[in-house]
Amino acid sequence: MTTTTNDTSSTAPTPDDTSATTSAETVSASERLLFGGELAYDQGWSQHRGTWVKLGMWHMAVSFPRQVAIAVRLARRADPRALATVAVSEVGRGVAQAFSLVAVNALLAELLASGILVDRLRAALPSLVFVSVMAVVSSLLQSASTASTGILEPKVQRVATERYLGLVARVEMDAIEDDAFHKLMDSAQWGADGARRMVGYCTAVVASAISLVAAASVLTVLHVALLPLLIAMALPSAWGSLTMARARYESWHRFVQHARAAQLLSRLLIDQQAAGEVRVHDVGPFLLEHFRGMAETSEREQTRLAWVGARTGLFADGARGAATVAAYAVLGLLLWNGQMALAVGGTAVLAIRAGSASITDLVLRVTDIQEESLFVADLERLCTEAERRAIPEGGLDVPDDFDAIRFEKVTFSYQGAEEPSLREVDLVIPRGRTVALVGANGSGKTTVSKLLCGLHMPATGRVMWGEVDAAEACRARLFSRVAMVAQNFQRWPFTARVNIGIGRPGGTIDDRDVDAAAVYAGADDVVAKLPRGLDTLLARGYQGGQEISGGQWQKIGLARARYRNGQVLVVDEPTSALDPVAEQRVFDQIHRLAGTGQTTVLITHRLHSVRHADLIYVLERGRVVEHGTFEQLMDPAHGTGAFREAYNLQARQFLAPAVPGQTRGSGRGSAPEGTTA
Ligand SMILES: Nc1ncnc2c1ncn2[C@@H]1O[C@H](COP(=O)(O)OP(=O)(O)OP(=O)(O)O)[C@@H](O)[C@H]1O
Repeated sequence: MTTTTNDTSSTAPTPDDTSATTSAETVSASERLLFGGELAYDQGWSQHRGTWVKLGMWHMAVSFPRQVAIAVRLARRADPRALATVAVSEVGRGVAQAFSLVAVNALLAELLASGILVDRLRAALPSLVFVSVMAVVSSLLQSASTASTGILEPKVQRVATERYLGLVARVEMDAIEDDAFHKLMDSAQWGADGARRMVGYCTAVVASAISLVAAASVLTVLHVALLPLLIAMALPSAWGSLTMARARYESWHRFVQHARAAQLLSRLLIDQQAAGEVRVHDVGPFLLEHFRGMAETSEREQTRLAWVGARTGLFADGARGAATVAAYAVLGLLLWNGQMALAVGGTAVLAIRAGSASITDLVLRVTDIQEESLFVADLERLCTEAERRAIPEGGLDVPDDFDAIRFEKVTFSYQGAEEPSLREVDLVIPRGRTVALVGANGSGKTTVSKLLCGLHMPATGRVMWGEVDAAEACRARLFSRVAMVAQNFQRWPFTARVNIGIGRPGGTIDDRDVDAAAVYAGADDVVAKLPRGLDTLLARGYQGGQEISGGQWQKIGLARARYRNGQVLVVDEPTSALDPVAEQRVFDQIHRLAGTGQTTVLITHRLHSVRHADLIYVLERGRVVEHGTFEQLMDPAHGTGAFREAYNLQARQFLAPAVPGQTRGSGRGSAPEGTTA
């Protein structure tokens, strides 16, 4: 498929040239076609992408303690006992290893001493027993450490995940609608995983560091020249691991958008909602081609990384091999010159081998921690950002007996939007009345309802609940006053009971209230037809799960808002998917509620249904252009006529003559035109 205006061979990319990439080599032709360019965030933290990658030796040394502290803090919060067991076991294991090396030295000295073999064996026996005991102790401690680390890791992941999810659930809507914040959320999900792995790596680092200290101490005692050689052997591995960690992280951040886009495509291919169009319009092959195009771009990046890894590894191994040869040459020279006894030489070989294994392990694990810590740092950054952008706690109480909610010269723009969505809006919603908001698509009706609910705050102007400015009110109190059925209200993949009862999620769900709310919204019929009534799972793809129609969902959504029993009911397009009978019933219910003191804000395009509203506001491009009762707005002497014209237009559609090509009375039973005798 191509995007052409009048020629199918235009310059728009086709699936065949999806392998083409931009100079940045990250944007595939598919990405350009489908998303208009790199599916990237261009705000906030992504501007500082370059500064995120600070994996240098110095930065590593400086930041390492802080990173370990993060892991330890999380582990302590998750399970302090398991953490203590790991710490004690690893320190014990290192000490056992050091004693073991010293005992090996004594053992070799006894075995290589002059004298009768039996006597030498007898003299060496205590050292042999000691080395064996140390080996057993070391194994036991390792088992304890492995078990505790296994217990600790999932708990750390849970604690980290819970922390960020809890914080994110409390951020302002502005943050949720901010792409940069989304990117941070994407990265942070890896952070929880990283925190889990960091625990294991930290354990390994402690173990390697202690056995390295043991080996280095023994080597220093044996001969002072051996220690620098050990360090020289370690440096190439350190450089190699560091280089690769940095390359992997940079690549990850460059491709995270691309991966998201590819995931989006693969999800669309199996998405239930898209399934019909995927088949009838034959969209499947189109999506698949572009999925392949994007996946191939990622594969090229993986290949590039694999080659960088191979080259780096080869170079590091070569340098390390040269250092090893030098170390053993120096050792040989010392033995040759008689500056070192043979037994000492044997211990030195063991110590060098143990030391270099520890160093390799240490370097690998430290770079692993560095790499993970970059993701954990993303998580920390998200938590900090989520705390900064959290909905403030506390504030003025919202009075029960407010006389009206007033918008006073409210102007509001969405994050990143060039134009305000509301401009100097003045409106009054008297308590206990029904107020309708009408207007063309995009005129700002939903935005008014969001500000009314306290989901957003005005840039200028005020939303007053009685005498209390919403900006100074306790937001939790404000939310508790409102029940809403948003246009795209949530269809929770839970049972019917929970889908209604989640309107008041604080306590246990009261079945009598659920039933009453269902009757109010006409959802009782929907529930009655479900195979397990309120216990039916409203989610396809799960055992016993049931799918219901859009209109049936709308009734469930209304029942939920009714169950919430908020002082102010906000309904945004409550009947768009309902059949005429159900629609009439919903509006009747809403109007009946007005008599019970319920304040209702009704957003709808069905203008005949606002006849009974106490007040109608007509919005146009973010401004209130007129307001009044239905009679006032229909009166040619009143207002701008915007409502009257729209109303008459809708009314005419019902009364309009048959569409061209049809004849009046050509319904069932009447003969088609031209077939009459
Ligand atoms: N989350 C958002 N981020 C940026 N702009 C938005 C967002 N939501 C709405 N807008 C913009 O704000 C303006 C008002 O949108 P709003 O949804 O309030 O209109 P509406 O009158 O409810 O439209 P409709 O009848 O189609 O539901 C539109 O120009 C829309 O594009």
